Amino acid sequence: MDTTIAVRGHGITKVFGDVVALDHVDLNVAQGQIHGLVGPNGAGKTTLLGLMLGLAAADTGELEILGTPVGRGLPAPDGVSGFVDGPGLYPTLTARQNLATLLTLQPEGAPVGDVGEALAQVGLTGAADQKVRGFSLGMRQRLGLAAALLTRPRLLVLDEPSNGLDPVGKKHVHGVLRRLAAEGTTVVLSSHRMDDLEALCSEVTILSAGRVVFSGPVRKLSDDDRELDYRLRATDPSAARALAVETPGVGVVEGSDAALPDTDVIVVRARVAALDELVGRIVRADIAVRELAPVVSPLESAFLSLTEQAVLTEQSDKSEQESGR
Ligand SMILES: Nc1ncnc2c1ncn2[C@@H]1O[C@H](COP(=O)(O)OP(=O)(O)OP(=O)(O)O)[C@@H](O)[C@H]1O
Repeated sequence: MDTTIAVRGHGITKVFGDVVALDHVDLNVAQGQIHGLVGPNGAGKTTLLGLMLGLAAADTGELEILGTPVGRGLPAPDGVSGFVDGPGLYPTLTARQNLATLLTLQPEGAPVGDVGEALAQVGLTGAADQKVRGFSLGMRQRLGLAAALLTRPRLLVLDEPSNGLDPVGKKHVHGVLRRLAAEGTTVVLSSHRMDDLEALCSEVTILSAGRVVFSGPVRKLSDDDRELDYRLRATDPSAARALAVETPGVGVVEGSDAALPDTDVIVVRARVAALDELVGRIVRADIAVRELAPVVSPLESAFLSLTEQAVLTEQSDKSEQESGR
């Protein structure tokens, strides 16, 4: 048993009727890591998270949670908490009553936290005595996280925890997750927000149509050899544009949504080396660069190209099968 690995999945397949939700998925999540699951709608993220929470069992393959095999006929994993499809809450009870009720459902001797502390951690102290019925989506998400924290999990599994969060709520949730991970709790979460994943996760797994198309450190997705679009704002936009046009390997993207009309922003497309050259030329021309940032983040760009590629491969596999019939 390797205790440094919190989640180990090998060849996991889950089928619903004729839909293959997970197709031979391999996944390794190290203890104390915040691991992100990302993928288009229907990619299989919720299904995979549900298996980790013991809500369903894989059809084939092996899944080990916190060193213990889980699956059909085996008990739900110990030390795991979280939610998929939104947290389960009692709408007619207050936030505090919801958590107090949860505590009464815990087995004798199970490690539990303090209700007030859990509410404070997610920034809900002020709303503790309000009925959940009147809670916004973001408040429900935060209460769901507080409920998960109360059982002192070693593995926290969260489906779209950033859904509906305002910037303050997001700050609380990110802070809680980072603190938990620093203390050794493993967090696996799904999100459609690339900025959240980049801010939180050391590793991500990208799923497309039930298959893993990438799994590993986020930095491995930043490929200096890939052309990206960058927003560029300089003190002399027309001179900067002229230099961009002249610089080998740099193109100016006309009509990009990222360059709003009547602003000084231009959008250039380049690999990192060519971009460095352009910045050098701009600075040598005594023009100041006020903004230079990718239009989409490296994770978003990699996500888009990997999932598009996976869909194309699937389509060509299908047509090959059909023509071979
Ligand atoms: N209980 C179920 N019965 C039938 N089909 C299901 C069931 N659960 C999931 N599916 C199907 O399995 C596939 C994967 O669904 P899943 O919810 O895991 O995707 P997801 O990546 O979480 O999507 P989203 O980003 O939209 O939440 C989808 O085609 C979905 O329709």
